[in-house]
Amino acid sequence: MEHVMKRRDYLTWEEYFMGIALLSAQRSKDPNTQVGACIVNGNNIILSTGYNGMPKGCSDDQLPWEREGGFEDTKYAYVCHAELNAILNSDGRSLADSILYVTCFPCNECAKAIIQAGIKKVIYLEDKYPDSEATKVSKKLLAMAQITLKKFSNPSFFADLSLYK
Ligand SMILES: Nc1ccn([C@H]2C[C@H](O)[C@@H](COP(=O)(O)O)O2)c(=O)n1
Ligand SMILES: [Zn+2]
Repeated sequence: MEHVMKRRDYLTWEEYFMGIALLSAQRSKDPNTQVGACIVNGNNIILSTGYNGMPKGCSDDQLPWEREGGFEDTKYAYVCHAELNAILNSDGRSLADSILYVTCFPCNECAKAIIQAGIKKVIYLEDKYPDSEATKVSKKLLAMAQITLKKFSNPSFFADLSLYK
């Protein structure tokens, strides 16, 4: 009798969790950049997810989505980043030694929250604004806190699935 072999082309853990981060990003109403995050423990159990959006109870129809103008008239004054939302959505679960999967490199404000939450590794899909002050400061902080950074190894995997450009 012929032996049935197991599937070989199943998702790796990294593809699976980055896929969940990408799917979470699709909840974002930001017209320009949708970011998703997924936090996982050492046993590959999902602790939390998040995406960028306006704070709870603050109407995303009334707040601005502009990128330019006076600070008060832009989204930057109001929007909660995907990573911060994922940390805040963890509902009391410890994030100590966890891994953050995120579709965009974290900013300096999220880096502070990542460090304080005890996250030990960040796997990111894209470093969209490498020359921004926020990214430079973030890299400095994450290095000081000895947080491991890893660029997702196979972004074309998601491009082929039309989940990522
Ligand atoms: N790591 C990041 C970086 C950015 N975001 C959010 C903040 C904004 O909603 C959007 C960026 O907008 P853009 O300046 O590209 O028009 O993405 C985040 O959640 N996490
Ligand atoms: Zn941020």
